[in-house]
Amino acid sequence: MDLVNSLEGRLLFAVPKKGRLLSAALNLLEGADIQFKRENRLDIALVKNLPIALVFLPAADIPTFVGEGRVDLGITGYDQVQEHDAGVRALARARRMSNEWSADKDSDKKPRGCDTIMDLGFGACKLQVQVPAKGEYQTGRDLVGKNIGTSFVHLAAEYFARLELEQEGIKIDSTASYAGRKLRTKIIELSGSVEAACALGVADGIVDLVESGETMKAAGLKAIDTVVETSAILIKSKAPSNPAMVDLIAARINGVITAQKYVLCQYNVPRDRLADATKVTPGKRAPTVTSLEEDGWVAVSAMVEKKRIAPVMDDLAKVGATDILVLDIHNTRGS
Ligand SMILES: Nc1ncnc2c1ncn2[C@@H]1O[C@H](COP(=O)(O)OP(=O)(O)OP(=O)(O)O)[C@@H](O)[C@H]1O
Ligand SMILES: O=P(O)(O)OC[C@H]1O[C@H](OP(=O)(O)OP(=O)(O)O)[C@H](O)[C@@H]1O
Repeated sequence: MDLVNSLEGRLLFAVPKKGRLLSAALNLLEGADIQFKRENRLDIALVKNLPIALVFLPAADIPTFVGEGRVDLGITGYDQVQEHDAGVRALARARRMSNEWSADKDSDKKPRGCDTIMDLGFGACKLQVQVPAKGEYQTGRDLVGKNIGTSFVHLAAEYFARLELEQEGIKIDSTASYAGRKLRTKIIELSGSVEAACALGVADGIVDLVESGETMKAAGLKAIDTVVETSAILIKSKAPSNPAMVDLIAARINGVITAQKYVLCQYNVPRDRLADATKVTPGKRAPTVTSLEEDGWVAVSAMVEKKRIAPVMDDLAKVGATDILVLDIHNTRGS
């Protein structure tokens, strides 16, 4: 099959090809009924039931492909988008400094960058500054002028540029002004296993992702500051090839996420306690109330956030609700 030619007319959707975001991203695609078969070792898969092609890329590269408008939609970490944007700021500054760039000369007039459509509710972690737990460093400022190991070189550089400027008594509000500055702090680019850098004497501190904190603890490190809080997001290019298809995919994915986040709570309650009960379960928009065959009673159903369901059931019982049922929601639309 001539794969490249069969991409014609298809919306391109980038998905992480490996790593922490892969399985949750694939679950989302399944929930959104995006059907595909990925051939062994091929990073492009045609979707069978929609005019879409999936492109499997490293999470770190997805903001570049989407930002340059080569791919219409993408799933990646917010941290990766921030790192990409910081890289673009640094490059712009370097070009301004060397006078080799002017907006007119270099721009192909295409809008650049990506827009966030929605948070996907998985892949939550923090990009943190970490130092040896038993060492002398207590704050980010203590690391100014030292060696820092990281895969997030541009975000780390902006973080230390801000601290260096503050130490010099210069306070600047815009991140663009930190980007691409010459630093006293040495940022060492590492592509993985960053936590090993301190123990092996490559770095005095690191900037890396922390979720449970297990990796950090095992490496004898502690966090002293947070650079970015992140989770997986759905992004789109500034000028997608098929905006209606982008909206359709976004609506389907939103339906799956909402279904994962909420349960449906149903119960019976005496009509004179209805006001108290619906205060407990106001629903997403409003609860559905139907009358029961038995006089003086109504049945209520309302969506409730999964994480709140146990106390909600306790409170419903307290206001006199009975036959309280909790049902999983398989999918939703328009919510
Ligand atoms: N421990 C974690 N918990 C939750 N999300 C994470 C975690 N580590 C990474 N992520 C998210 O997943 C994204 C991809 O990280 P991951 O380490 O899986 O990348 P990768 O593509 O396998 O790259 P690498 O080869 O550098 O490990 C990160 O940018 C972040 O948004
Ligand atoms: O706080 P924790 O739950 O321990 O997770 C944090 C670790 O997860 C990520 O790495 P990953 O395991 O994906 O491998 P990598 O080091 O090769 O990127 C991240 O870079 C940390 O090392």
